[in-house]
Amino acid sequence: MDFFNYRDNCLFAEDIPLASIAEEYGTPCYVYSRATLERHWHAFDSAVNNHKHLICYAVKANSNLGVLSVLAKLGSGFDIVSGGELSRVIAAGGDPSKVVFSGVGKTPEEIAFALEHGIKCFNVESIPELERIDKVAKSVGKKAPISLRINPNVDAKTHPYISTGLKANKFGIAHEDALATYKKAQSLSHLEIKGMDCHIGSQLTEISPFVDALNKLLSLIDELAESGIVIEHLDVGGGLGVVYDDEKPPHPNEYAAAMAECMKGREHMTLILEPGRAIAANAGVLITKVEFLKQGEEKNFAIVDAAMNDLLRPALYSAWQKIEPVIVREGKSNIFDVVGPVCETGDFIGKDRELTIAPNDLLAVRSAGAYGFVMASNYNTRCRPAEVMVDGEKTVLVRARETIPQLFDNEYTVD
Ligand SMILES: Cc1ncc(COP(=O)(O)O)c(C=O)c1O
Ligand SMILES: N[C@@H](CCCC[NH3+])C(=O)O
Repeated sequence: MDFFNYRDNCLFAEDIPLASIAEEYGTPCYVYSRATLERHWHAFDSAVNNHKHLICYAVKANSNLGVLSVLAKLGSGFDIVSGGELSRVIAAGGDPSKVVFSGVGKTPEEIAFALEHGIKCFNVESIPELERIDKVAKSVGKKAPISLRINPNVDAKTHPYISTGLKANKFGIAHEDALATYKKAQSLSHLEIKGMDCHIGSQLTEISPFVDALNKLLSLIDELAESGIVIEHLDVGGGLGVVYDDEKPPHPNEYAAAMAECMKGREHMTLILEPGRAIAANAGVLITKVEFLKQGEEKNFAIVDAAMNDLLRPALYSAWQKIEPVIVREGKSNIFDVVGPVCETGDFIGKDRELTIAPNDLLAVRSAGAYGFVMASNYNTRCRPAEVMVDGEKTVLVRARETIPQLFDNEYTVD
C-alpha cells in the first residue's frame, strides 16, 4: 500500500498531482512520499515491538538526506557501507550509536571515522578485516564493537546478481569457520564481540530462506555460548522483496513477526533488521516526459527524457518496473519499448508496454524509490535528476537537478 493513486485520471503523490511537480521541478524527477516511507518503517518496527530490536534502514537503497531525515525523526537506526554513508546519516540528524557498518572492504580511514563517531557495530566479513579494525582501534585508543557476518549458505531464490548468502558469493564468513573466527576476534585486544549477522540477498519473496538463515545462526550462537562467547545482538540483514509486478512477497509485518518468533526465549538478545528496498522502493516514482514516438521496423519506441543513467535497474538486471501515464488520455493504445536518449541498445526503461501516449505526455515509473537515484550516473554527460519529497499537500526539493557546469567542475584540460 502506498500513497501514489489516481484521482480523476491524474496520478497523485499523496495530495499533490505529479503533473504539477513536473511543471515546477522539470523532468526527469524522482518523487518520494513521506507518508509511505513512514508507514513502511512502522510496519517493521511495530511487528517486532514485543522483542528488543533496532530497525537499521539500509542507506544504500536511497541515501538522500531528505529520506534519511524522515527516518531519523522516527528514531531509526541505519545500516551503512561506507564512510560517505555515515557522513550522510550524521548530516541528516541520524544517531551514530544506532549505526551498523557492513561491507567487505572498509578502509582504515573509514574505520577510524566510524570509531570517532561511536557507531553501534562493525559487521565484519573476514579475518584480515578483523585485524585491520583491531589495529585502527588500538591506534585511536578505543575498543571496536564487532559482529561477524556469517554466510549461512541458504539459497535466497532471487536474481543471481543480488543473492549474497551462498558459498560462491564474496560476502561473509563460512558457517564452518565461524567458531575459529570468533576465537580469533576474542584474541585481539581492541575488539569487543557484540553480535552476529547475515544478509542472504535482496528482493526475496518468501519467508522460509530468512527463517532457515536465522535458525542456522541461532544454533551457532548456542555453540559459541559453550565456548564462553556471548552474543548480544543478532542482525538478520535486509532483503525483503516488494511488489514490482505480480510478486507476492510477505508483508513486512508478517516477515518481521516471523523473525521475532524465532527469537522467542532469547529476550536478552536484540534483534536487528536492515530493510532497504521494502521501505523505500514503493515510496518513490520517477517522472519522465515523452520526447518522441518513433516507429521502427519491428517495434514502436517511446523515447523519453529518462535513461539508464537515471534508472539503471532495467538495463542492469532486466528489472521490470511499472510505467503509467501521469494523466490518463483517451484513444488507441499501442505497444512501445520505452527507451532513453543514451547511446546504448541496453538503454531501456521498459519493453513491450501497452500505452496510450503522445509526445510531451508524462509517464511515472513506479517502485523507483530504492536503488533508483543512488545508482544514477552521469554517463553521456547527463545531469542526474532532481529529487522531491511530498508530505501531504507540501513538496520539498530534497536534491536540486545537477547542472552541466557541475559535471566537469573538477576536471582540467591539459596543455
Ligand atoms: C548488508 C546488507 N544489509 C541490508 C541490505 C538491504 O537490502 P534490501 O534493500 O534488499 O532490504 C543490503 C543490500 O542488499 C545489504 O548488503
Ligand atoms: N541494486 C540492487 C539491489 C542490490 C542490493 C545491494 N546489497 C537492485 O536494484 O535491485
